[in-house]
Amino acid sequence: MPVEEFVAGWISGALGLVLGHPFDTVKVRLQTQTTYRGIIDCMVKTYRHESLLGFFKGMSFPIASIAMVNSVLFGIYSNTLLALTATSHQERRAQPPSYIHVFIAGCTGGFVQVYCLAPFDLIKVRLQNQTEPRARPPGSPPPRYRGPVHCAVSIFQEEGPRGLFRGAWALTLRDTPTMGIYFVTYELCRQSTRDGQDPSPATVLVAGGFAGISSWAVATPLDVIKSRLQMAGLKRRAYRGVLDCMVSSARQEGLGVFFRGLTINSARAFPVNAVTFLSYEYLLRSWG
Ligand SMILES: CN(C)C(=N)NCCC[C@H](N)C(=O)O
Repeated sequence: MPVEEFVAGWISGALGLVLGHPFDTVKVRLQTQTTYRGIIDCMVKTYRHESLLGFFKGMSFPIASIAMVNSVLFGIYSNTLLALTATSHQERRAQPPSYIHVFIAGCTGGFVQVYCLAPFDLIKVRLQNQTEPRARPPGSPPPRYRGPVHCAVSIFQEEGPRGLFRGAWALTLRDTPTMGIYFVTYELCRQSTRDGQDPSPATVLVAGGFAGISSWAVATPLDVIKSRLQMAGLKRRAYRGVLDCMVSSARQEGLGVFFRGLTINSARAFPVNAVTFLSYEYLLRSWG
């Protein structure tokens, strides 16, 4: 099994992550808290209350973990294509795979990475939702979680081992089809490049950016449900499952709830995935 795709996926995931984390914090807060009037209000309040550092809350942990998940996604995707088409990454430049193969490989990568992603994503979402400023006024209560390890241990103790996988089913439904869409959009946008030639950096940036936007646009409704299920354990609000969370969210807040975070998700998805694909392609090319 070629491993360079896993390494390139890790590095490119880390680069995309740093760029996208501030957007991600605003998105998670908009999806799970009702105190903000919109993106600007959330950004202003976060900045006033927590300074610029507030946007980077919970980032050190995803760099190590979510970047590793990106490595699983790209590694499994590429190796599934190898199994389906018997062509390596280099050979696929001359012989592009069919879209159906790309879709199946993307869905496989999306499905497998969920089980690495679920606990890390849960910890990230819980930490991003802590709105206490770093320099707390004397006498104010400390944040519930002191950091990622404390968060993981607390969830394990308070909600049991299954608690660490809270929201995993919604994550599977979110990521399996949308990763197929992600890679198909990328391949579609690269079509302007002639077979056998490497796409230009501009083509890769645009193709990666659109891959991010199209997949996140489809993923947003289940992303909202996933984040709510992940926070539910903390608030002791019990949803009976994905469907129950969908129905009760829609009943209480209307259908618009499923599109919460769509604008910020798209604004974040373009630069993050443009940089992710550009660094991924560049690394694989420079390794031959
Ligand atoms: C719709 N979904 C879940 C995705 N397209 N995921 C893959 C993109 C990964 C990238 N690090 C990002 O966070 O955008």
